[in-house]
Amino acid sequence: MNSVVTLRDVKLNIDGAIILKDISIDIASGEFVYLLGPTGSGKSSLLKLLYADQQPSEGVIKVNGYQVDTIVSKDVPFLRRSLGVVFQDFELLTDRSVEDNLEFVLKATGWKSIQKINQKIDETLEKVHLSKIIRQKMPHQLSGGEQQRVAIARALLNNPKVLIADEPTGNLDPKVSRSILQLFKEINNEGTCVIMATHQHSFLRLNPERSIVFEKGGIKDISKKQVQQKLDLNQS
Ligand SMILES: Nc1ncnc2c1ncn2[C@@H]1O[C@H](COP(=O)(O)OP(=O)(O)OP(=O)(O)O)[C@@H](O)[C@H]1O
Repeated sequence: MNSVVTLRDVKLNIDGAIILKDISIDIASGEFVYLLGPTGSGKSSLLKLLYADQQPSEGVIKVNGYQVDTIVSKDVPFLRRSLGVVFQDFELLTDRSVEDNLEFVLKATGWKSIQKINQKIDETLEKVHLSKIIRQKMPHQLSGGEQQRVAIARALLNNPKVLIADEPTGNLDPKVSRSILQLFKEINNEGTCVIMATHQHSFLRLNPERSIVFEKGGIKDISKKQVQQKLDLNQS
């Protein structure tokens, strides 16, 4: 398997509490994986381990060829450049236009040519189905769904192999949530691995995919085929 994410016997303890215990997972290039489980079960903590926002107490973590459990701080920006991360609350820079939000990331990651920057911004907005008109708008002038599309565009700017989404539809109504799920599906169909923590179990019916269920620090790994079989059983 061509893994983009590998965890081996990963443990995470915070202030004496066991958050994750003995987690081993392999995620292949181009896979779509849900992280499911109750509030506080460790989904966000696991995602933070992947983009080196949290260090494991024990175990090995490899992401896009980076050994994240021993990564040195100078390599963290390169790891993060190989990933896209999307959050529940969008985390756009509220005092800057859409264009400036996107340009900021491109410039910070070494893009110099204004022409190429402009072209990349247009191209990426098109990918997330936003019109060019939106470039000059401020985040507060956009709906929640539009803001999340801009956040997804920002995450896609450097063509990441892996897109991490932590409860990306948590602040959106059901209809908009479904359209955002559809967008993640399209991005995945283009070959990007998507790892999404969500509480929306209805997504499984709309887009059945492998599901890693978190419970009491451990996980249950349910393959896409098993997810489909379970859905078929519930229908019959
Ligand atoms: N920095 C921290 N300090 C102390 N405890 C923490 C910290 N980060 C996470 N925790 C604890 O770790 C546990 C797992 O939290 P986490 O946010 O990973 O869960 P989650 O499954 O993502 O929950 P939710 O679905 O509500 O987002 C919780 O009990 C939380 O309180």
